[in-house]
Parts: sequence; C-alpha cells; structure tokens
Amino acid sequence: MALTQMALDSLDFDATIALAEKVAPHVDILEIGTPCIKHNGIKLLETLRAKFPNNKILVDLKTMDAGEYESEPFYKAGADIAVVLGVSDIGTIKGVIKAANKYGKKAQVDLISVEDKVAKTKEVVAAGAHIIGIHTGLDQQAAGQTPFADLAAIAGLNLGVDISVAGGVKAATAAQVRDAGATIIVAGAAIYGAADPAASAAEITAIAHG
Ligand SMILES: O=C([C@H](O)CO)[C@H](O)[C@H](O)COP(=O)(O)O
Repeated sequence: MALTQMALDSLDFDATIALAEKVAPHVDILEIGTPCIKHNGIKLLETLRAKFPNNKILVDLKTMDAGEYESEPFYKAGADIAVVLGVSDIGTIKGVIKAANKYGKKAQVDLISVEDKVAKTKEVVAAGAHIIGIHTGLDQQAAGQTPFADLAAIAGLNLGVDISVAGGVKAATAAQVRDAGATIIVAGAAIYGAADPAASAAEITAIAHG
C-alpha cells in the first residue's frame, strides 16, 4: 500500500487549478511542482488549500538555503509537506524539519543529485526528516535515468521512514515501485499528459493502494 501524489507542473495558474479539480478526487497528495510554485507563489497554495481540504498538499520548494525562513510561511499557509534538497547544508535541512515540526507537518529531503544517497539518507533521518524523496528529475529522465536502483538501495536500509519515488512513474511501473518499498508514488507527466487525467490518476491510485 502506497499513497499517490500528482505533480502539478504547469506554469499557468488557472490551468493548474483546472487540472487539480479533475485529479484531486483520485489522488492522495497534490504536489505543486517546483516550476509551478516559483512561477505562481504562495497564492496558488492558498487557493488549492481552500479548494481541496481532503487532499494533502506538497510544495516542491527544493530549498537550498534559509530552510526555516523559506519553508515556514508555506507550512503556515497549509502545506502538509515541503521539500528541501539533500545537497543543501545540514543546517538548511534541519531548518525545514524544525518548521515542519512547529506546524505538525512533514519535511521531505529530495536526494536529486546527491552523490552518496545511502549516507545522506542516514544523516537526514537521524536529523528527523520525515520523508526521503528518491527523484530522477525531468532533465535526468531526458538523459535516460530512472529511480529504480536508488529505491532498492534506500528501501533496503529499513529505516522506517516514508519513501517517496518520482521520476517518470506511470501505471506500467507503479506496482514495481510500490513493491520495492515506496510509500508515496509520484506521477506527473503520466497523468497530465494523458488524454483523461482523472482516469490515469485513478488507475495509478488503484495500483498504489493495492
Ligand atoms: O519534481 C519534478 C521535476 O523535477 C520538476 O520540478 C516532477 O514534478 C516529478 O519528477 C514528477 O514528474 P514526472 O517525472 O513527470 O512523473
């Protein structure tokens, strides 16, 4: 059993709301992707929070510095999860964890471009990170990379922490990701690029929850 997260990666405010309206009933978590949150800002989070009280919301801030200062306003505005980069300083990561704990929310550490992902995972879990994000970014996907080997390495640590997996996951690979130990399955393009995003989201969630 894993939760599903849909990545909203459009830059357009109204198109993002319209897509969220279609998929929200069919996923557990709505993600405001990095380009989207940079383009639209906290107002988009406030709007989604008001419209979708039944979904958790993740803001993919990919914070690199000023962890507590940058993330706290988003937790305060209703984000359930904020993302900090694993390549950032441990002080930055601890700052996001501190802000999350202040609001009873969660901090996710994204391992994108981290060289030693096992060592980083142990370090940030010891620091109190709630979710480890195994993430093959869009540019890395374009170069042919996938998240599967990293998932096996991190799940094999058995640290009892949530593991989120993103990077081109689709219905055909969702069961593999779930069975390999992901507790959160992220899908962006597989849903927003589908002819029927609601049906695609429902299909992936049925597999994740299975
Ligand atoms: O986080 C993402 C990307 O790096 C842009 O910030 C995506 O939202 C994430 O990779 C999920 O999207 P897909 O890979 O298209 O499933």
